[in-house]
Amino acid sequence: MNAIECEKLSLSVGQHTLLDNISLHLPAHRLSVLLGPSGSGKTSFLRCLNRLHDTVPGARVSGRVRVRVDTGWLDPYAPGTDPVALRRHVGMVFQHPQLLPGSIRRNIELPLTLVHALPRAAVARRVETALRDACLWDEVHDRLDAPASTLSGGQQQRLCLARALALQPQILLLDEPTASLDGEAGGKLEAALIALKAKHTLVMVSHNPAQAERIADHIVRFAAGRLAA
Ligand SMILES: Nc1ncnc2c1ncn2[C@@H]1O[C@H](COP(=O)(O)OP(=O)(O)OP(=O)(O)O)[C@@H](O)[C@H]1O
Repeated sequence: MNAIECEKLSLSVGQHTLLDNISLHLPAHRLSVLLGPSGSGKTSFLRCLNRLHDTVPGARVSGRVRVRVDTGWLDPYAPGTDPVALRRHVGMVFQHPQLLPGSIRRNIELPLTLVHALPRAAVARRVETALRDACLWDEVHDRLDAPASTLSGGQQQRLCLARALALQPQILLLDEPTASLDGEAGGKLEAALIALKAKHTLVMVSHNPAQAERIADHIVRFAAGRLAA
């Protein structure tokens, strides 16, 4: 079963073509890794899936995209699609950890309480589940009210993963999430991602062919804004 289907997807910004005629299907509950040289369009492709180009002046997306969410197929670019609702189904973890001010707990609770009106006990359960799924619970459960900025880089990246997971997205996009981590921290994040396939479809950008070989179920190669032959 597929979770993402693109037909002839192209992206331009002003006169520049960033993606040219991308047609691909990505399987549900698998880890797909997008590989390719710098500037080949991996991040641009990822950002098309949850409409992060909406605020880029001059950006134009054409072709067909659909993502499978809990209610069925959703066209991110259909006139009736609310991008905020889309991003609840299609979450994202960026290359560098982007923490919210405040505690570890608050980093997960804040987006959750903005999106869902959940009772306190349910919020606490979601925080714990998200931290467990991000393989961070054991390291932080006794200091949830400590500033998130006191975490190591690898822990901060797993906190960002937990924050995305707390919203229970069906699809999770990851833009080089291990790029700034050392081997041990990167390994912990990779372990978390592999376990997450049971609950989510994962699409990850990587620069690292060895990493792709190690963890990917499916590899998509980009070259100069196109799929590599
Ligand atoms: N807003 C923009 N306007 C014009 N060109 C852009 C814009 N954003 C990205 N680009 C260009 O599009 C091309 C693809 O960029 P993209 O970030 O998708 O590549 P990438 O494969 O993810 O690269 P990297 O591995 O270095 O992150 C690059 O040449 C980049 O300079």
